[in-house]
Amino acid sequence: MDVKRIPVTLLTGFLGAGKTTVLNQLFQLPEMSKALVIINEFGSVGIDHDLVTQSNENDSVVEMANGCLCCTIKGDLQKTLKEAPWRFSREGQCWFDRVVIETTGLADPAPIIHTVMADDDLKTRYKLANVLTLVDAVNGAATLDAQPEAVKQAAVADRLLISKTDLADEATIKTLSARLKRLNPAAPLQMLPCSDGELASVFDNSDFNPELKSEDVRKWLAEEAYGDEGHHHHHGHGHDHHHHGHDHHHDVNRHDDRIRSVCITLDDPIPAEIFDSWLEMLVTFNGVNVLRVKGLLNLVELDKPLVIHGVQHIWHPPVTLDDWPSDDRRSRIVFILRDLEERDLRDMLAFVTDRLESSHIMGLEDTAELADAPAG
Ligand SMILES: Nc1nc2c(ncn2[C@@H]2O[C@H](COP(=O)(O)OP(=O)(O)OP(=O)(O)O)[C@@H](O)[C@H]2O)c(=O)[nH]1
Repeated sequence: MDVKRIPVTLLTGFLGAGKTTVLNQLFQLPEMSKALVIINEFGSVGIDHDLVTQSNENDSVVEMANGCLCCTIKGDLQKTLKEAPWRFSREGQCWFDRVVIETTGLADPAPIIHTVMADDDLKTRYKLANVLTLVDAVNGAATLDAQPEAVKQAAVADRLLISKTDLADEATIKTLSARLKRLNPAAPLQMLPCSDGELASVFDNSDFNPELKSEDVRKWLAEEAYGDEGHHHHHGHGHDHHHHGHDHHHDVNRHDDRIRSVCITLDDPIPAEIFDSWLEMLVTFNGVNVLRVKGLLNLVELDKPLVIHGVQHIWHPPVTLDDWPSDDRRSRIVFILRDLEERDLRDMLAFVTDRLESSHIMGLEDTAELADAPAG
């Protein structure tokens, strides 16, 4: 019977840990040639879809935006998986033999695991094969201290992938590895970056088995089952439980409501100087509240799109793409922020734009003085 069940891999890890990067590498493997990939983004406008470079058919990536699979759109995941064999069929046939779900960085994995394993319809068609969790070598320790969802992500993993080992020193990697071993002794550790061959081993596990997990993990999963029976359950780490929009009345928002996603779309190309000053101002005044920035930029100075990534205090080198992923040539920048709103970002952008434009009109070059900037 298992032969007919489609294996589902859950790819999780905190914001910016490298999930999309690993997904792009996984696409190079033969095991992924017939994989349906479901990407979940926290905000209403996602750009991951555009950043996934697929080696297989273009319609193999499904985007689920504007909510988190673990809470507000948990019901949508059930629906998507149930309908997938015919909704994404090719010539009337279900073509995929594997599903990979990339969660948002803020996702609590327990309800997603429970959804795949416990729903009567889903469990006859799919089986949860494995959970892969990325932990960023640079930010990992601080993230585990501050974010309970990151601890859960690491604890449920069948395999832990430590990313960005090229950016961290040996002692940091060793300490983080030891911490992860304590949190999840059974999960093998894989250092990233690694070769395609080494990465292929992530598909070795073929059956997620809660019985082999720690007592905490079994408890979290049991809480999900209890919650499904209509009982109230509390997660006890500041997650806010309020009912969301009418479409999702059955689901709840589990996230700290101080954290939000803001997407700024700019219709016209932006001068690099303005963009840089804007980000510099945001980071100078509000750095600790900027959890993640990712953007596809249309800069005045470049005739190609530029991808930027900020992960907490780390700015990864920007990458120029050969071409725009779609006809949409607007700059789109997604921010995951704590205690900041779209208005704050727009105020800062207006401020730096005014400031730089007037200094150019006056022929001044020195624009560094931002001391009287609006507080974010
Ligand atoms: N140097 C280095 N950079 C990496 C590595 N893995 C990912 N990155 C960079 O980290 C940044 C974020 O990577 P993503 O793959 O977008 O991370 P993500 O987990 O998908 O991000 P979210 O979906 O926003 O949570 C990008 O600039 C990547 O190039 C790594 O192993 N080494």
